[in-house]
Amino acid sequence: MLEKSQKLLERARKTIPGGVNSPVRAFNSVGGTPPFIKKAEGAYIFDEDDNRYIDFVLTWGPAILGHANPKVVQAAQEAVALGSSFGAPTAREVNMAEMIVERVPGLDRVRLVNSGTEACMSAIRVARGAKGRDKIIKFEGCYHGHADSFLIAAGSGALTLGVPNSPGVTEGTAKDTLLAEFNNIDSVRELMEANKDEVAAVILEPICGNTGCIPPLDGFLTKLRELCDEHDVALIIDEVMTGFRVSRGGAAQLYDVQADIYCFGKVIGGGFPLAAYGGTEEMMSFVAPDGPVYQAGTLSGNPVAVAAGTAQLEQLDDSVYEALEARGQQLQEGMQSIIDEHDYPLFQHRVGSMFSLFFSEGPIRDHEDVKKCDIPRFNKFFHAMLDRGVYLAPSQFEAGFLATAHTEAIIDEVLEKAEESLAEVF
Ligand SMILES: Cc1ncc(COP(=O)(O)O)c(C=O)c1O
Ligand SMILES: N[C@H](C=O)CCC(=O)O
Repeated sequence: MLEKSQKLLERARKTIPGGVNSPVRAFNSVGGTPPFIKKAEGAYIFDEDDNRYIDFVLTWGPAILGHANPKVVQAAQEAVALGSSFGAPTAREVNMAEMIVERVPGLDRVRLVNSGTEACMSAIRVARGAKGRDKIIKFEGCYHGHADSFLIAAGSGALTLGVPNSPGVTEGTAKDTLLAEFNNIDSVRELMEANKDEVAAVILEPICGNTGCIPPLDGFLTKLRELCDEHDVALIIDEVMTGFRVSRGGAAQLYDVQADIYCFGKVIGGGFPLAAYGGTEEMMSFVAPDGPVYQAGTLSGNPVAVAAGTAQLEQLDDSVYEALEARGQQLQEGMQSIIDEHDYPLFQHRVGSMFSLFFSEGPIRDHEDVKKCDIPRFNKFFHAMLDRGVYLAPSQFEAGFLATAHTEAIIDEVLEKAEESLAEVF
C-alpha cells in the first residue's frame, strides 16, 4: 500500500520537476510510485505508509554502516549545536584531510567540496590547468555527476532515462569530451594517438557502478596508468562510489594503481553533502590559492558534514571490510545457487559490497552489454522484490550496495524473497 506516497507524488509533481530532486528517484524506468521515505535505521528504510524495506540503495552508497549509525548521528548532533557553518577553516577539516590522505595511495593533498559532481568538475579543471590542454577522455556509461563535460554518453539516471547526451550541453563543450569503451584499452590508445598532445586527462570509475556494477578486466587499470604516463595525461580515478567502500583505500588500493587526481564523495560524508578531490603534490599545487586554478565553495568543508563523515570513516577498519565481503559472498553465492538450480539467464558481478544482478546470460564487460539486458523482466523483478519489502536500485543501470547492518539473517531472508520473485517473473 503506497497511498500516502501516491498523494505526495501527485502534490510534488506540481512544484518539483517529476516530483523528485534527482531523476533516479522517480521510478520512470521501472514504473509505479516511488515510496516517500520518512525514516531509516540500520538496514531498513520506512515510507510514509509505514511500509518497511530492506534497503540495498543505502542513499546511493554513503550508508556503508547502515542508516542512522549512532556514532554518526551523535557526531552530527554535537557539531550542529556548535554552529552549522562558519565559512572559515576548522580543525575538523584538517583531521579529515589527514584521514583521507593517509588511506589512499599516492594522495598528497585534498580539497573538500559539497558533491561528487563538484569533485569531478574541479578535478578536470585542475588537470586541464596543469597540462595546458582542453580534451578529456571519459568512458561510455560512466557517470561523474552532472557537470556539462560529463553528460556525454553518461550512465546512471541519464542512461536510464535515455538522455545520455543531455540537451543544454553546448557543442563547444561536448567536442572536448572524447569517448572510450570501458575495459577496452585499445579504444583509449587510439584516442590518445589521434589527439596527440591535446588530452589533459582520462577520467573513469575504476569499477563501473553507474551502468550496473562492472569490474575492470585484469590489467585494464594498470595498462591505463601506463598509457597515461606515456602520453603525459593525468589519470583521474573517480572514487565517488568506490572510495572507502571496496577497501579502506578504495579501488586504487584494491587494484594497486595510483591516480594523479582522485574524486571522492558518498561514504566520506556519512550521508551528508560532502565530497572531495585530491591528488599528487604536483597536481594540487595548481589549486587556488596556491596556484592559478580557481575553485571555491561557501559551504565547503561544512562542519556538520565533516563531523559526520569523520565519525563514519573512523569506524571503517579492516573488520568492516571483512564483514562486508562475507555478506557479499553470502548474497552472491546464494543467488548463484538459485540461478543454477533454475537455469535462469542471469549474470552477476560483485566487488566487495557493490553488486549487480544482470538480466542477461553475460558476460557483462561494458555498458553496451548492459543495454542488451532484458530490462522489462528486470523491472518486473524489481517490483516483485519491492512488494516483498526489498528496496533495490530502480534501474538495471545502477549498482546495489551492502552495509554492515545487513546481517546474515537479513541476507537469508532476501535470498528467499529473490527466489520467490524470480519464480514470479520467469
Ligand atoms: C562515480 C560517481 N561520480 C560522481 C557522482 C556524482 O556525485 P553527486 O551525485 O554527489 O554529485 C556519482 C553519483 O552521483 C558517482 O557515482
Ligand atoms: N547513480 C547515481 C549516483 O551514484 C545516483 C544518485 C543520483 O543521481 O541521484
